[in-house]
Amino acid sequence: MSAVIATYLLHDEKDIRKKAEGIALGLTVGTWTDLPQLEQDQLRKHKGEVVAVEELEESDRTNAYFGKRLKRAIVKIAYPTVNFSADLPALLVTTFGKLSLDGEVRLLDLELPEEWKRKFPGPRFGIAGIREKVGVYDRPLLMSIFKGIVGRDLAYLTSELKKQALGGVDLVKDDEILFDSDRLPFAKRITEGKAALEEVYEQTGKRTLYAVNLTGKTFELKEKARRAAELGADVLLFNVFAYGLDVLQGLREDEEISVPIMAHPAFSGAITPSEFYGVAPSLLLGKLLRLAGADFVLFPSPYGSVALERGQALGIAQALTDEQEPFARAFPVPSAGIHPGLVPLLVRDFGRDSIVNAGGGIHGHPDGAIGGGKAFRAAIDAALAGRPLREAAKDNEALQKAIDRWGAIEVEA
Ligand SMILES: CSCCC(=O)C(=O)COP(=O)(O)O
Ligand SMILES: [Mg+2]
Repeated sequence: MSAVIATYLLHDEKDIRKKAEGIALGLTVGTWTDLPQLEQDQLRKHKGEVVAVEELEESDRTNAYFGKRLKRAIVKIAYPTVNFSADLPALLVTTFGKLSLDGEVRLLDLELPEEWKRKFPGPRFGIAGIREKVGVYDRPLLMSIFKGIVGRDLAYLTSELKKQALGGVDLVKDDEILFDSDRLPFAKRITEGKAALEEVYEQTGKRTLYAVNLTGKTFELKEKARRAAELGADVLLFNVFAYGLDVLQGLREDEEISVPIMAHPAFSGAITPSEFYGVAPSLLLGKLLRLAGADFVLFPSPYGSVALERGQALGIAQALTDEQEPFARAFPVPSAGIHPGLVPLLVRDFGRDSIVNAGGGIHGHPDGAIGGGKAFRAAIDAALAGRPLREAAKDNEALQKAIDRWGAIEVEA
């Protein structure tokens, strides 16, 4: 029987196996034992099955009314794929729809059958395709978040874009909070941004891509993204959790939108952080975003200003790059509060196939965005060579200035 296996963490004061059986039944055939034999036989292939219950140590927490310590268990339930259509809304509603509202239940993972995975697109370009576009194959990429642009105009956009590119970054992305305005219209950001970056390319021979924020009402997005593709947009930034995973998949699958998609984690913090509820980050920001077609995924790094626990951040990166999956690998982009002094930690944890991404750490450099980019590039080279940053800074003024401002954390060779 083809089935999706969902893994949950359950907390309950009652018998957890019984609760799991109730979930398996309630989210599939609804009832079972009281039906006549004929109906039972008919329903058998649709019934969810509890396939594992691993009891954990009881929680220190107690039930608010009865004062009993809560039991905890990891539970696996198999849901027959015959019950639902091959799309993300059906998958989520079956495995964690009503259940997400039903007490202390956290969805940790979804294992899909191989033939079912093939019904999803995965990234169109992935790490290999993006590397070809920027012509960089041997190091983590460097991306700058375009800060200080809200309320400005196109002249400012193009001059600041050039500075970021001159610092040596591989990509510049809009901040997720940049929406279309009369002074910074979407189409003009693409065309004038592209022209500015072309000028830098002619001067330096270095390609920089610009990720423009695709925003607006859901049912207008496809047309807007098609227009962006026609205008030659390099990358589309997308606040996927404000819209839904299936909207991302719809953009990815549209043949007229053959543009890499960068998923921003805005709003995912409403779903992932609790120990008891919601969805594990490795599933939501890792496995599901890759399945739906994100080429890049931003998430909080373990080290910056919006830190995610290290194991969880590594879990996201693993899900995005796991070679066992039949999809192109997506770029992990650990972000928020990143400065050059953190690069050795990022390179140790996320490796070459990742993107170092910074806003304040680029623009807040004493020499501005050009100095910021240079400092990061020097830090990346040093980290890859296993050279301490403070030593590398002796040959690189921009890196020295960044370390003087923010410090540096070295890692053991
Ligand atoms: C929480 S991951 C997304 C980070 C982000 O959107 C951002 O703007 C980070 O900016 P910073 O100046 O902290 O690099
Ligand atoms: Mg941002």
